[in-house]
Amino acid sequence: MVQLANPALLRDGGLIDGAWRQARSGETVAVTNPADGSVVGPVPRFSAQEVEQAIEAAEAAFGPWSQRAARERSAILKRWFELIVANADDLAAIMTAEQGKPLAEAKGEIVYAASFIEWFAEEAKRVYGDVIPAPQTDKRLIVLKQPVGICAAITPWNFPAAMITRKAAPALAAGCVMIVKPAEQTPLTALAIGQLAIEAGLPAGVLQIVTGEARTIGGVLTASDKVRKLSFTGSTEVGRILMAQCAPTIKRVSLELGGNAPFIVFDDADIEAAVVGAIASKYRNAGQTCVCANRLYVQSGIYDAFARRLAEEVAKLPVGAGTEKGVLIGPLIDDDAIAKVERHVEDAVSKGAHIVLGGKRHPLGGTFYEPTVITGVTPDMVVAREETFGPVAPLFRFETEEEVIAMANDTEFGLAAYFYTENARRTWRVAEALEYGMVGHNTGLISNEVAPFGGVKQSGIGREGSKYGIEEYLEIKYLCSAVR
Ligand SMILES: NC(=O)c1ccc[n+]([C@@H]2O[C@H](COP(=O)([O-])OP(=O)(O)OC[C@H]3O[C@@H](n4cnc5c(N)ncnc54)[C@H](O)[C@@H]3O)[C@@H](O)[C@H]2O)c1
Ligand SMILES: O=C[C@H](O)CS(=O)(=O)O
Repeated sequence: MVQLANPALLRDGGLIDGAWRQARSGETVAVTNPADGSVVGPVPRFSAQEVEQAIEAAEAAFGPWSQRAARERSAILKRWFELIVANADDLAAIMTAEQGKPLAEAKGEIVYAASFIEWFAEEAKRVYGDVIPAPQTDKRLIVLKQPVGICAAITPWNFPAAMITRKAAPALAAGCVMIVKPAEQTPLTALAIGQLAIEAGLPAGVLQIVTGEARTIGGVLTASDKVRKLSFTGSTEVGRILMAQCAPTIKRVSLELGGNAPFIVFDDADIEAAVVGAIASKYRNAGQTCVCANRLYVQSGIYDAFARRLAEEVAKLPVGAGTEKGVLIGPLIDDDAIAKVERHVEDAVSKGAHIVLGGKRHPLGGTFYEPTVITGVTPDMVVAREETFGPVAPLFRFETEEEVIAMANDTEFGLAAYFYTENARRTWRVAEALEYGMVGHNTGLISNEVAPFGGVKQSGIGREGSKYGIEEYLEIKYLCSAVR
């Protein structure tokens, strides 16, 4: 049982039309702790009909919510932000219990998640249109921006708070209403954030959270012509499916999908800084991060030195349950996740790679995996093409800048990329040549609420956070008025 200062945050119901509800069928889904397999709590398995009821509640809530003054919406969002920050310890405890990440990381995510609400509480008051000089003297041309309407959000398990607020905050700020389907592995964090939204004064139906079977809920939300937008964060595979399901009703879609980030270290890099950046990017959330370094490309001149220093530092990363003090690497989310990591490492070794550190399940058992560094990795190995989503750093060797740019871009993904060099001219060449939505130079951590987060190619459509994030929830209306 999760020990909380505010027990009201641990919900066992879904949030529909401002009320905590159970499924009429009485069916529930158990949420388990990846560290030990224990049950954290049940959540409802809602039926298609109950999801339709949420859409009806959203329809009733949209008019009043969108017609409120932006400053009123802003004030409620600001209160929601303050309540999340005030309850950060409890929210982190719930997140660690259902997702497994170390408590310190969970609290960091709560603060990060709250920052999107604070940011869009302000952006709500700055949704500007345009006045366009008319080509005829008897016309006045105006551009209005209006909320899209009822929005659906489907979110992943790896960042159970931030992936929700990164959507709900701009949506509500713009005057939209939102129905959220959190990942089945991590719904409790979402429900706790929903409880604080109620306490902040969010009206019934503006934010709803439904739990249960993904295909059932997703099927209703994507098929409904009342739902005007879907914002999805998750795998590219599922993103394709949902995008296709939205096509018959021509929904707006925002897609934050899979990644395969290259992390490039040139001969002229600060090796110690590159090691720090590689660890920050690769091993955050036990490597279960969409923007984490998935392929490390190290130039020949420093390859051996970098590999040695990286292994020395990775060996210091404590592995254990997220509730244990000092732990930096928690369990992977489930058996499928650790099986994928094993498959990637075994494939690399079978094709000639060398395990410098780790390379097997941790003695703790369950879904704990040893922080791993492998060298001698080549482009024919699965780690070069698939998102490992685990604490494994595969090191590729390269000779020239042209060669490494070609290898880095040789993927269908285009989310995040990183490179380390102290050379100014090379910085601009490489930053402009990398085919990614986000690029880190001499840093492994790039995510925040003020910058546009998103990918190109098959890593997604649209941007979240920044001044761009609210545009995903606005429609442009052009008004042409004859004044004589
Ligand atoms: N680009 C980003 O910002 C970002 C952020 C986090 C995670 N991700 C990606 O997400 C993936 C890991 O998360 P995941 O395992 O939860 O991804 P996933 O695609 O398996 O699931 C994501 C969400 O989609 C739901 N879902 C799955 N199949 C569905 C269907 N047929 N209909 C409706 N909903 C469905 C799941 O229940 C979950 O809520 C990785 O690929 C990672 O790169 C991307
Ligand atoms: O997994 C992808 C998230 O977007 C991670 S973060 O935004 O970089 O924290």
